[in-house]
Amino acid sequence: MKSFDSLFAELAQRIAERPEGSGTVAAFDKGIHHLGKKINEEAGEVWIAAEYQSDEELSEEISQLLYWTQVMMHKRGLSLDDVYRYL
Ligand SMILES: N=c1c2ncn([C@@H]3O[C@H](COP(=O)(O)OP(=O)(O)OP(=O)(O)O)[C@@H](O)[C@H]3O)c2ncn1[C@@H]1O[C@H](COP(=O)(O)O)[C@@H](O)[C@H]1O
Repeated sequence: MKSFDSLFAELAQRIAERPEGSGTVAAFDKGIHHLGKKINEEAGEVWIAAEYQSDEELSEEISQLLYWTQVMMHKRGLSLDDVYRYL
């Protein structure tokens, strides 16, 4: 089972190794503006799912929001500890 920390490490590896066909690498290269829009979009989908959809659908939307937030963290060069210190 993947965790927040293991996904973060996996994304770091993808971004460093740039494997062919990686959506993460393509999104990373598009930049902050693109990533910000994805975060906004997924946050809206989390809200709608929480209001109207099943626990399963909500869980999937939350996973996508976490993913896009992590890509943004990598784009800005933040570590997990940079964020965890505020939790
Ligand atoms: N966990 C995720 C993940 N969550 C969300 N996404 C992306 O976010 C999109 C969210 O879907 P939407 O609901 O917005 O659907 P969509 O509008 O059809 O998507 P787009 O057309 O906007 O891409 C998905 O299509 C994926 O592109 C993810 N992309 C990758 N991962 C994981 O990241 C790792 C690296 O994967 P690569 O990107 O293939 O290197 C792997 O473990 C993947 O499982």
